[in-house]
Parts: sequence; C-alpha cells; structure tokens
Amino acid sequence: MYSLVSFNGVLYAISTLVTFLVLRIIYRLYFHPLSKFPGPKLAAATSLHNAWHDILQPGLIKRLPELHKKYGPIIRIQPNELHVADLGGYNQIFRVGTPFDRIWHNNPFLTGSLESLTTLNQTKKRKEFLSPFFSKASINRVEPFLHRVKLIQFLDTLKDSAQANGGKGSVIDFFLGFRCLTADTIMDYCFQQDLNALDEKDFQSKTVEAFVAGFDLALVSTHFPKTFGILNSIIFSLPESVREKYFAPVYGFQMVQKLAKERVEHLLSKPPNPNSSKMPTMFDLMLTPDPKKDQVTPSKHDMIADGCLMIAAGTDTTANVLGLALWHITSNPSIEAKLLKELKAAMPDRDVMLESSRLESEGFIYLRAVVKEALRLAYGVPGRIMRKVPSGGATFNGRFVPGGTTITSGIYLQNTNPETFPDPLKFDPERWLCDPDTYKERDRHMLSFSRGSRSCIGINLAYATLHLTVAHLFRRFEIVTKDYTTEYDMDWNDRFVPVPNGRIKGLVRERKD
Ligand code: HEM
Repeated sequence: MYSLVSFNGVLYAISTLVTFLVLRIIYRLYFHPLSKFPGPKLAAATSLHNAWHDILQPGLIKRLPELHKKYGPIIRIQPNELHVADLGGYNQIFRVGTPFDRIWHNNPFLTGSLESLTTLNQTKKRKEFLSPFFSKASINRVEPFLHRVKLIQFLDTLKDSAQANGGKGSVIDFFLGFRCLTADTIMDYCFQQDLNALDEKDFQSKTVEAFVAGFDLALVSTHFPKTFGILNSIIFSLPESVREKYFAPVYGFQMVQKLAKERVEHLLSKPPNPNSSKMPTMFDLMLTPDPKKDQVTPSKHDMIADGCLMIAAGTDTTANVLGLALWHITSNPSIEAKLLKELKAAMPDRDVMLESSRLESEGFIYLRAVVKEALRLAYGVPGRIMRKVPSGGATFNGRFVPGGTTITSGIYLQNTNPETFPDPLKFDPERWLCDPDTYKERDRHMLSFSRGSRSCIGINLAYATLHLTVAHLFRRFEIVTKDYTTEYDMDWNDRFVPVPNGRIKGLVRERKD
C-alpha cells in the first residue's frame, strides 16, 4: 500500500512537471511578449539551447552572424533575450549616459566590484576613485618603475631561453608567458603586491594556470547562477590543499583575493598619508575620499572585489592580444619585415627601452597599426554583453522592445563586419594605414574596449603594455611559432574572453643586430 502511494505520488509529480514545461514552452512560443521576434524556435523555447552553445560548444556568438543573416538585424536568442546586430543598436545600448542597466549574475569574487554595479548612478562614485588612477598621466608616471621593469624581467627570461641548447634556443609557452607578464604588471600597478608569476621557471605559474581555468566556468555562472553559487559555497568550505588540487578555477581567484585582502587590511591598519610622495595604490585612493565631493570609501569587501576584478579584466584580455599579434606577425614574413624595419630605424640600440608614449607617437606608424589590428581580431570580450531594456521599453530597427527584456549585442560582430573590414578575418595592419576619414570610420566600428559609460577603464594600461611588449619583443628576438603552434591551437572559444584551443609556443633566438 505504502509503495503504491509513493509510486502514484512520483507519477503525479512527473506529469505535473511535464505539463508545466509543455505549457511554458507553448507560452514562450506563442504568447510571450517577445514571441513575434524572429529567431530559432528552440532558442525561444528554452534557455538550454544557448547554454549548450556557450558551455559545450565554442559559443553562441560564433553562430550569430549566420543567425542574423537568416532572421534579420534583431533576433530572439533566449526566451527573454534579444540580440541586436548593427552598430546603431550597439551605440543605442552602450552610449554615454545609457539608461540600459547592466545585468549581473552573482560571482562570489566580483560581486561588489565596479563590474557588478548595474546602474550608472552606482558606478559614478566608484569611478571617481578609479578613473584618475587609470589615466594616461598616472600610467606614464609609474611606467619606468613598473611596466618596463616587468618587461625587462620577461625579456631576460627569453634571453636565457635563447641561449639554451648551445645558442640554438628553446621553446617558450608564450600563452603562459604573456599572462605572467600582464598579471604581474596589473597586480603591481593596482596594489603594489606581486604575484611573482614571472619568477616561475618557464612561466609555469600555478596561480596563472588556475586563473585561466576559471574562464571555463565564466559562462556557466551566467547560465546557471544559482547552481554556480551553491557549488562555490561547497568548494569554499573544502581544505586549501583539496581546492588547489581539484578545483583550480576557484583556487586561482582565491589566491588573488587573498593578496588583495592582505593589502587592504595592511592599509586599513595604518591609514594612508595623503601627503606621502609614494605612488598610491588604487586602495590608497579609495581610503582617502574627498568629503567635498561627497566621496565615501567602499566597504572592505568591495575594495577586495575590485582588486580581483582588475586581474580578471586585464590579464587575459591583454595577453590574448599579445598572443594573437605574435602568431600573425610570425606567420607573415612581410608583416614581420615591415615591423622590424621600422623598429630598427627608430630603435638602433635593441637593448635600450623606449617609453610607451614614444611608441604610441608618429614615429611608429606600423607598430601602431599592428597593435590596432591585433586588438581588432582579439575581440576583447567578444560575446553577448548583457543589458536590461529600461522600464518604458525601447525601439530597435523600428520594433518596440518591452521594458525588462534582456538585450545583448557584441564586439565580435562589429569587429568582423565585412562592410567595414573587407576580408575581416585576415590580419592586415595595412587597413589602418589609410586616409583619415576611412580610419575614423573603421575606428568607429571597432569596439574592442566597448563604448560609452561602461567601456574599459584599463584602456591606457592595456595600450602601454601592448606597445611596449610588441616593440621590444620583436626588436630583440626572432621567434618561430610555425612548428610549435597550429591554426587549431589559435582558434578560440567564447568563455567571456576568447580562450584559445591550444597554446601559442615558439622557439626563441636573439637577433644578431
Ligand atoms: C587589451 C586589453 C583589454 C581589453 C580588450 C578590454 C576590454 C574590455 C571590455 C570590452 C569591457 C566592457 C565589458 C562589459 O561591458 O561587460 C571592459 C571593461 C573593464 N575593463 Fe577592460 N579590457 C582590457 C584590459 C583591461 C585592463 C588592463 C584593465 C585593468 C587593469 C581592465 C579593466 C576593466 C574594468 C574594471 C572594466 C569594467 C568597467 C565597468 O564596469 O564600468 N581592462 N574591458
């Protein structure tokens, strides 16, 4: 009798669930406010369609050009999400002063950081601390003590590799090397606390490796935020040795969080002296709010989250551009020859370091075009950047979109638009050596750092690192990637940032002159 009741109970529960799911699909397909928007029926019926592409495939973003071609400029890609293809739509969503709020999915390390603040009002005060910290002037001021010091350490490691095997050179994992360089630079710049990744033999930094693994989970957290949160709490409660061995993605973030926490606690224990001549960290600035501007120090938790954010936002993005530049330059002898010609003429002594402001000037036209083209094809954050349509609704491509709808648009589509960038997947620095009007138009379409009020705050730091590294790396070393890296290795998956299939590796030799 008992087992019959429980069997019937299970049957009843299953049939109720199935009925609910079927009714929900019918509602989503025929009665939902977005039901009239075109797009794949499966995507409109269930968000699992999108999750499958984003988690188990290279990413929905790679299918979007084909879907837009089939269904038009604005399409439904989830039950409650529309995607806009054209630049006008992107600008409407992301412009300065936008009323389209960011959508944030809880991430235990980043909630409380600038990135997690959804409205412009919330970001205003935080940016008052952070924007001056990332200004060109601030970056130029510390460059001799920081970027160039880190770069020298990076280049010295390459020199040792070049001299290995009786001067025949040895193979370097540049995927890791570039990440060690960018992570150490950012950590030092933001909180004068070193990750010491560049000290690790052959750049084999466990923390950097763990951090890279974290990106595999980035889109899981957006598709399954609740499950992700529960899993994280369980993992957090495990001993450190278990976390390090079996849960690298979480462990990597925790290491950075620990360093940021130590720094904040150290500063809190002895409040900063505003008259000190020492270069301030970003935390020093937050700890000395200006009462005349109504500034308030963020909580300790939020400052630590901002510390984690800077590493998460700046390390892989910048390293991806460097990896891509290295791959394309070494795969195109004519591009390498032109770059080298310019570098040799402007930097006769290959061991003398130039400052980034010079490398970004008129004397380095080809270098700048190479960096720009690498930025275009590295895509920054290529995928669907999520925003919420304001309560009154909005109109896109002549169609009204109700308030509360998730609306997305992406950098990948703009940076590879064939009308603006003919043969868009070709690495062609020459496309930036055009007349000023064409340049301006191409630049308007290139969105690697996004646009508007929530565009990248680290753009100046990124540009300085990119110009310094590409110039000095190629001036000093000859690198062969062909036999050690494949096209497949370089192809990428959207994991919030592009994560390549493999690693860019190359044989390093010192140039003779
Ligand atoms: C080539 C390198 C980089 C690229 C391509 C890049 C790209 C981007 C993009 C596309 C966004 C907008 C994301 C969104 O709207 O969700 C963004 C935001 C951001 N980036 Fe970068 N980034 C780079 C380097 C850096 C660096 C070096 C830092 C700092 C150390 C940094 C810090 C940030 C922060 C804090 C935000 C969030 C801004 C906000 O929420 O208002 N980025 N970045």
